[in-house]
Amino acid sequence: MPCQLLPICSLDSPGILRFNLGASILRRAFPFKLKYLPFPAKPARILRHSSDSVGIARRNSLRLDNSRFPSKQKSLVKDDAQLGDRQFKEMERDGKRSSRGKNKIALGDGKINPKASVQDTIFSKRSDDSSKSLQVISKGRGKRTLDGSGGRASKIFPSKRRVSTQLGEEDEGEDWNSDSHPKFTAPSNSAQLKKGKSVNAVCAVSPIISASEDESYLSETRFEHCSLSSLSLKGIKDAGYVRMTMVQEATLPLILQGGTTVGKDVLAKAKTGTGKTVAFLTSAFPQFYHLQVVSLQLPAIEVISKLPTFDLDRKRPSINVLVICPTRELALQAAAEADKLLKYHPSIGVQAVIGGTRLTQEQRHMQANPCQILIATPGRLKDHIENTTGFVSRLNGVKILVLDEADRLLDMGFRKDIERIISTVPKQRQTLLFSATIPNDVRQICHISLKKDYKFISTVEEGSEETHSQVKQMHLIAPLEKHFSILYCILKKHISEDFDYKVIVFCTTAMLTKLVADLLSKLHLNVREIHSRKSQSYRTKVSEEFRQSKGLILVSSDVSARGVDYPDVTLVVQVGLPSDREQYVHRLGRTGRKGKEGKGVLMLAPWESFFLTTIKDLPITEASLPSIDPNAARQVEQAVKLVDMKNKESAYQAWLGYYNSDKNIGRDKSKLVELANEFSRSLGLRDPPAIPKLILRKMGLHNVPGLHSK
Ligand SMILES: Nc1ncnc2c1ncn2[C@@H]1O[C@H](COP(=O)(O)OP(=O)(O)OP(=O)(O)O)[C@@H](O)[C@H]1O
Repeated sequence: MPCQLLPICSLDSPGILRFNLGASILRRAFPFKLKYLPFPAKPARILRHSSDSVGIARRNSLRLDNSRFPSKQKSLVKDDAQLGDRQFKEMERDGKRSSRGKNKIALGDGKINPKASVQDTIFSKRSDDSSKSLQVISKGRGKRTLDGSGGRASKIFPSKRRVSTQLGEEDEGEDWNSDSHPKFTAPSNSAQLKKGKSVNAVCAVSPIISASEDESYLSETRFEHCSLSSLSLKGIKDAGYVRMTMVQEATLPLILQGGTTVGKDVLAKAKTGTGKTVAFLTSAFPQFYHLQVVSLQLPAIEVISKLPTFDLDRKRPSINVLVICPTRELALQAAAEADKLLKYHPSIGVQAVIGGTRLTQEQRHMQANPCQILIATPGRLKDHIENTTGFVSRLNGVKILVLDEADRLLDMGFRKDIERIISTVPKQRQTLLFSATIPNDVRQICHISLKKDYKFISTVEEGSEETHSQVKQMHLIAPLEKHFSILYCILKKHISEDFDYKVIVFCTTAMLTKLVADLLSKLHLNVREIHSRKSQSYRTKVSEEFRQSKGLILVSSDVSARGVDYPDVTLVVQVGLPSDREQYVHRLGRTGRKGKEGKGVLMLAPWESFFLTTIKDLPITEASLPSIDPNAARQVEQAVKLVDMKNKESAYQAWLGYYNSDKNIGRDKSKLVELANEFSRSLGLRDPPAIPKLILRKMGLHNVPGLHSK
């Protein structure tokens, strides 16, 4: 074995991993021989499509055939980014700030109860039957199920049901397969090996441990123990879910207590990637019993169909379950999950309505395919409330309102829209708020959506962190001018260590995301980008591709920070200041899902290090600064030169806007401009780019020396 090719493992890496890493490299070099070696064959780079996970894409005829060959995939479309107001909107969306206090872990009747244990309170009001299941739960954490499935998602069946979302026609102009786009070229195996070798010694980031899975996120309770209909149970089983996750076990019995009447409101907190989506979707099932009865009462339907034309609106079923998600990707994902679970409820329709698509098209679609479950982003939902005929009367039927990522939705950025939406749904409803982070200020204002006697359920044990212990967290403080080289180093090292790497690099704004993606692809890394400046069809394609791929880096703004369930992400890198503690936790939560291992690196400049105090309770350790290989530094310098000037200008302006809105950094304007100009130098620019006067005025920077205006 050519040991000089093996990556240098950090001291805390178990010996066995060194073998695996070596094996991974050997597999690349000698794939034909490896079948004789006593370790499993290399997993496919592109995971086989599960029919359901691509349900939406399939319905919208988004062909992802070339995603089977990510390294050869073509570059995507031109960004439609324009400077000016849209940039402010992006910053508002992606760079929202809020000052929040530390979380308390609590549970009870809407009051913080630091002493009560989760299970005590959850099950205290249960019937005898439920307390039996409590005993099982308390004993059985982390054990395997009798059938050995361990509750893991296994086979997923194709669904013939309909989740619908419409992609705008204006988006169809992007040709995913067009030859006119420049190609991404992945490094050849041997080249990659060589480059991998060159960065081994310089990066302090230890290797990722291959995908072992901890089952502590699963409870011992099986779905069949819950009072769900046999059809719902069949759907759950087909989705591959056998045992409930801890949050499902904690919330479902409580939420379902109401049966077909209005049940308790619930505010639930559980760590990222632990099955909150299934928890709130399954809670909606009693609504389906009701709907099934209606659909069987054919005479009633007959009567409705004979109503005069002015009454035809009533033919559209009311929306019974309304789920609101902060991002489009998340809404699409929740709709796909609902579709999967409702496989055996053919009369129940699910539809996603999201921004970035044509409203009229969505309206037509809603009319043609009425749904009882609507999953929406707030802005688009408000558009429908204001512009779609009959929509408000359909919302009169809402029995369950779910706010997924509740703290984000109740944050100032969305608060007004949410209040407007809440005012259109009936007061007599059940409201469910779910998130991995519920800061105190959100607890203070959640009464705008919850009834007074709501239950707070937290599966994050008192005194434990909101992040997963199997995710190794590190931070790295380095001068801005070194950030690109260090990022390159970290990525190269990670790629060399883990053949099945799947990395998300989070950047502070959309334009910085674009710049970093551009830079990394010029460095021949296999990169995709996703942010709000991209069209929705592009975002959906990239998101789906990343979900199914391995050996890919997704450079993302905060559109992917919350909720998005990309399986097997091996590393999350956060470049620059996260907007707040919660955003740090959610971004990190894209790795280490479902008990898997993962790693997170937070890269800050020295003047951003104050952020570390907001996460000081998390197990984050300092990584030593890598000494940058001169060759890598040269490559980065060359690549920076190749990045389009327009791109650099937009990134500079976005940078200024983002940090200007940070209350720590934006307070001292002269210092801010100094730092911005340091950033501009890191882009290889001698003079900082000029910014339109109007924008400078909007930022309150029009008279600050050191800025160029145009
Ligand atoms: N009972 C279950 N058994 C096995 N897997 C499950 C179960 N419930 C959900 N999952 C899977 O767990 C993964 C994570 O679920 P989900 O995305 O709902 O997590 P989450 O808690 O909402 O995360 P986030 O806080 O990031 O939004 C998904 O792939 C989902 O299919």
